[in-house]
Parts: sequence; C-alpha cells; structure tokens
Amino acid sequence: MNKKELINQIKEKKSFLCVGLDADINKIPKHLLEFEDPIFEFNKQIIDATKDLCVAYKPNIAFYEAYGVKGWESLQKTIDYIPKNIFTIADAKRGDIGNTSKMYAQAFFETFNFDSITVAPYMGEDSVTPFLEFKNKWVILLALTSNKGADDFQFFNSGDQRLFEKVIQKSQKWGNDENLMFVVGATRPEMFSEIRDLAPDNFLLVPGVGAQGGELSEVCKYGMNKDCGLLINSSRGIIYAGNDESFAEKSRNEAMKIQKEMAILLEQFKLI
Ligand SMILES: O=C(O)c1cc(=O)[nH]c(=O)n1[C@@H]1O[C@H](COP(=O)(O)O)[C@@H](O)[C@H]1O
Repeated sequence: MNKKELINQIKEKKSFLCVGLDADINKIPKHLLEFEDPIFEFNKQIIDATKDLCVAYKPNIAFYEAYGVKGWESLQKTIDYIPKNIFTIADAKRGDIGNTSKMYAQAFFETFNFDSITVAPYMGEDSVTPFLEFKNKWVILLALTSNKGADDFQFFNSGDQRLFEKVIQKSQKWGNDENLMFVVGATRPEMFSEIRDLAPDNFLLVPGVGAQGGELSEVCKYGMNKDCGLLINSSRGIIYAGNDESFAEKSRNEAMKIQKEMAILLEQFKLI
C-alpha cells in the first residue's frame, strides 16, 4: 500500500486506528478453544468486528512464533483474512547483517505479503536498507519506544543529539516518507513536537495508548501533521475488552470509542 492510499483510507474511515492482534491463547475466551485454530478464530471475529473502524492491523509476531508451526499457520490465515485495502504491519522488530535482513524482508513482504515490518535500527544502515528495496512496502523503524527501558539507551547523548534523534535523522538518508515510518510511544507525548521537527512528513506508528496509559489527544496535539501522519495502535485495550461469547462486540465498542475521538480530532485539525 502506498502513502496516498493510506491517507485516503484515514479520510474515508475518519480513523487512524491500528488494532494490535496480540492473540494469547491464555487470554482469549474459553469457548474458542473448541475450534481447530482458536487463535485464527479469535482474530477472525475481531477483524469482522473492527474492520470498518480501523485502517491497520498489527499482528505481533511473537504471539504466533510462540506456538511453532501452528502459530505460523494462524498468522498466515490471519493475514489472508484481513481485507486487502487495510494496511498490515508485521510487528517483528527484525534487523541483522544485510543478507539476513534480505531474508527477513522476503519472509514478511513476499511469503506473508505484509505491507510493513517493524525494524530495530541498532545494526545500522546495511541491516535496514534491504527492507527498503521492496516496492510499496514499508519499514517502521524503532525510534523512541513506549517502555520504561527506552531510558536505558535511547536518550543517550554523545554530543548534540540523543540516540533516538540520531536514528530518525540518519535513517532518512536511507529511506523517505513513502517507505519509512518511525515507532514513537504514546507514553511520552511531550516528545512528539521535537520528533516532528526531525520527521515532518513521515508517518509515526504510536503504540502505548490504552493498556500502557498513553493519551490520544495529547499525542495528536504534538504529533499530527498535514496528512494526519499517525497510526495509533491499541492491542490489549481492544482485543481483550471482553472475555465471553460477546467479546467481539465489546472489542467493537472499544474500537468505536477510539474512532469517534479520532473523527473529532481529524475535524479539529481540519484534515477532513
Ligand atoms: O513496535 C511496536 O509495536 C511497539 C513499540 C513500542 O515502543 N511499544 C509497544 O508496546 N509496541 C508494541 O505495541 C503493542 C502494544 O500493546 P498494548 O499495550 O496491549 O496496546 C505490543 O504489540 C507491543 O509489542
């Protein structure tokens, strides 16, 4: 999917919500365990209940890898089930020496046909660029993450720039706003204006609203750009809103609450 198609979808649906498919067999409603593939059945019902309210789905690959071959099968069925006009993110946080990154890219962009993948920048240019060579596919590079451990390295300053700033600035020489996004956690909304100075046109994937406590309106205040420029992810807050036979309806209600707030914000910022 290209940037224009993503922006059009945001305007049409009045939403920039990404639903995180972090499906955990121990957390899904018990009645689903009778299905042959409970994880896929769970995702299928969540997708059916939310597909008109969100513009992206982000399966977190750890939740599939954990179950071995069966997990990969659930992932394949899930990605095949997601409507083709919805942006897909393989949250895999990969990155390795060039020839290995190329194989990761092939796995997620060709074998699974994801639109994008999250990539860790630690190994530098030759670990990231193999992902950028695929047409209409996106790298979502970790910049400033939502977790407490972000303080350990990401704020390290060896001169005039902190590490996350260096990542954002330097990587824009490798990619552009048509194939490169950044992960910025919702838990530090005050950082968004500085990040926008460095990446005015790139989309930002923003996890950390909902279960991790980030505030949507605060993120938008500092982080929105002329195209909206944000994909706000919520995983547990939406998919585990209910735990009985009406779980999908409860997920829908949660997604709708966020989408309605997003529609108001898009209007306030004169984007629709
Ligand atoms: O890359 C990510 O998606 C990510 C980056 C980050 O800084 N923080 C973060 O929480 N995530 C992911 O975003 C999702 C957040 O899930 P919830 O806290 O349940 O909404 C999980 O899949 C995390 O792995």
